[in-house]
Amino acid sequence: MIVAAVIITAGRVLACERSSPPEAAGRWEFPGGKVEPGETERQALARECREELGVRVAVGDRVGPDVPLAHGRAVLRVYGVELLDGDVPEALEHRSMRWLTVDQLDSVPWLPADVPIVAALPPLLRG
Ligand SMILES: Nc1nc2c([nH]c(=O)n2[C@H]2C[C@H](O)[C@@H](COP(=O)(O)OP(=O)(O)OP(=O)(O)O)O2)c(=O)[nH]1
Repeated sequence: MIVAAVIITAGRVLACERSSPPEAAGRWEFPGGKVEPGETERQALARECREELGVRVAVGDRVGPDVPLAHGRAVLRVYGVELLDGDVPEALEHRSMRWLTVDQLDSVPWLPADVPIVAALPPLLRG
């Protein structure tokens, strides 16, 4: 299971540019990663947000569908995440990041699996 975070602040969603592996570098995604043994999905997502962005978060509700990855050997599951205590994300492991408005959602080359997640965002971004 791969979990990832949709973080929305003031009508913009955080998009992150991968730096590796070479075939995914330059593609955009939501921060997240693999659920490790013994972790819940929400714990894993909070850990990944701390590691990748340096922020504390509260993990909320699911966003979009489960998306099969890697020929069905993994699943991408996305949650809405709220930043705690005014923490501000930094690109600690990504090449860059951007806060996208609803009109900018198609302005970055998303990883293919993220396309159905991105399609679920306009109502959330319009509040
Ligand atoms: N984090 C994340 N991964 C995604 C997204 N969409 C998508 O297809 N993936 C894929 C890319 C990778 O094959 C896999 C997640 O790998 P990762 O490298 O982020 O996970 P990780 O931090 O646990 O990996 P590792 O380097 O510790 O092995 O899921 C997404 O929106 N966010």
